[in-house]
Amino acid sequence: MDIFFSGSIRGGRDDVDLYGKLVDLLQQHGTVLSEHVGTEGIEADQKEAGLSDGDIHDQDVAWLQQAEIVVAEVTTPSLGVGYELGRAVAWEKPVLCLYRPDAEHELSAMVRGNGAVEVTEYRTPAEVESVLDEFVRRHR
Ligand SMILES: O=c1[nH]c(=O)n([C@H]2C[C@H](O)[C@@H](COP(=O)(O)O)O2)cc1CO
Repeated sequence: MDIFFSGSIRGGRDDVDLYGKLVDLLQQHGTVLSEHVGTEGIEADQKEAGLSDGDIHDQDVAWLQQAEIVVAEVTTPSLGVGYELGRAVAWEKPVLCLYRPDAEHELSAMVRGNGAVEVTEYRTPAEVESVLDEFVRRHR
């Protein structure tokens, strides 16, 4: 199963270690096309590889279109994540958003209020394991 994982990059990298753990969990279920979201130093790597913002956008949207399911960590607000969610919903992909309610930012109504998006609140990656199992099973 092809999975797109979405998480903040230019919106702020405070949660990158957590993204890495979520990517590891998702890799038990299939191929995470956007695994770089959970890797430290990707911006420097992309710069070194000479990728323009246009290249990043086009590759990202291609992976998003290819994915069978989309899982997003939405605690750190990110324009790119919001954009990916909007496109995933428009393509009628199953979308699961993971949100930590103790965070500084309240989750956008455009996500929580979207009937086409499932939102799960959690505190630790361990709590998410069974949620991911169940989400994948339903959409396999
Ligand atoms: O360098 C990048 N590579 C990349 O894949 N993205 C995609 C994947 C992430 O889910 C999302 C993050 O958006 P933002 O950078 O606005 O926080 O956009 C975003 C950037 C930078 O905007």
